[in-house]
Amino acid sequence: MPVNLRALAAQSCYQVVDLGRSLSEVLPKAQQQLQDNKDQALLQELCFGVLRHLAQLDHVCRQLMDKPLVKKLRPLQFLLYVGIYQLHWLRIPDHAAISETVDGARELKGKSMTGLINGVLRSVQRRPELLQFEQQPPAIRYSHPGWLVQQLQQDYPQQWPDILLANQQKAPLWLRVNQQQVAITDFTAALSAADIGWQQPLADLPEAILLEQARDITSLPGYQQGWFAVQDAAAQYAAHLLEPANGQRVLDACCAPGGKTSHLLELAPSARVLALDVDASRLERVHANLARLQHQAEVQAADASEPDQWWDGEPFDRILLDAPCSASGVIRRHPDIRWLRKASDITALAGIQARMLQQLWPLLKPGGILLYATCSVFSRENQQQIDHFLQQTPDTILLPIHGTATGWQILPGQQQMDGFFYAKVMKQLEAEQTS
Ligand SMILES: C[S@@+](CC[C@H](N)C(=O)[O-])C[C@H]1O[C@@H](n2cnc3c(N)ncnc32)[C@H](O)[C@@H]1O
Repeated sequence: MPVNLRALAAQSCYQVVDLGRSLSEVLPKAQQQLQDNKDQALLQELCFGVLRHLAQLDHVCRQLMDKPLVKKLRPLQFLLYVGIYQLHWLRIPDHAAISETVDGARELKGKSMTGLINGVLRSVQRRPELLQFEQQPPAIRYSHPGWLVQQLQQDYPQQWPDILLANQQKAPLWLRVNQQQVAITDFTAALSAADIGWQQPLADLPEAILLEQARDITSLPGYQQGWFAVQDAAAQYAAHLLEPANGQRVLDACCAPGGKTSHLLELAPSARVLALDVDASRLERVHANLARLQHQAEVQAADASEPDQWWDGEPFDRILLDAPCSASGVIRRHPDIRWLRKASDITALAGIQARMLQQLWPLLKPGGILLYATCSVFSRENQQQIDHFLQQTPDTILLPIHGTATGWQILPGQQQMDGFFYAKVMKQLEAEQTS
């Protein structure tokens, strides 16, 4: 029996929003039910689109229905969102979008709802004014939960609308050239020869290549040979800021899936890297990435905040703490994050991050550098976290990044990058401590 793509999209979004599953877990399973690559891509487009515009889609439905569908009918509410998303944001002809969506209702055991769904979609088609959001409150206008809007307003009194708008854009595909395997110019020449448009927009990060169009990365030149990794440019600053050198002992405390571990080894191939992650299942991807990119590191499943359980007593020259965080800087890449996170998560995460900083600091050599990184935009996980750590810890020196005397906050969309935060902290030499 052919699978109805709209019904699959509705089920997937329902599982994310109502059941709290992550889209990166739900979507691949749903895609497996479709044979055709184009159908798989359309399913992704529908899921991303509905999650990105959920508050707006809900606002449209509220104007046309007395109350939302509940209980067993919940997936059909998401089917309505899928239908409206297609009508307003995609170039699928209206008649096809409506008939496919109504057919999807039968698959979701909603045969008795086909009339309602047809009626709502036809009203949307006839009344484009229902989809005007400019006069709505920010939570609807930018389609984010209210708590997240408020947090951004508090942290960024000027820039919050730009951040919310950037979160609504599609994220570009950035690559990092593995210069241990190929010269940057040879890689870009191979891209051009394959008629793949690319740019190299960041002067201080020449290995960061921006593709003009997203595509299947396994079909790009040199994938099997490990010529490149997929990594947003904001994340590519980490390894440079840490300044690893050959022979140094480097700790990558939260390494999975290994994006920054491999970059560290591209800059310092004979650094002795210990890469930890508490989630053993995520380490499979670390091993696979290191193998494809042809790097070597010691990889271990361990809790970074419990060094007693894994540290052998030899101090580290460099520590990268790419801490677990709200991921509020990568919402454009993962539109489900905004609905999965809750305000209370930020307090819990800030506590975990503070403990990790505190536990890992004694493992750093005097004169060594710890780089604290998050893909968050919230000050409580970033600048406030670091300010608190510096106040509490006497032997710290905050090193400037790009001339700033504080941490470095990259906002989403800035130079086409994800939102990221870095703080670079050096441990004082013993002589400095006693003087
Ligand atoms: C932001 S991701 C790391 C991304 C990675 N550095 C990269 O560049 O590919 C955070 C990671 O921290 C891990 N993590 C969470 N708590 C941890 C802990 N207590 N000890 C070690 N790893 C932890 C998570 O499993 C997750 O893989």
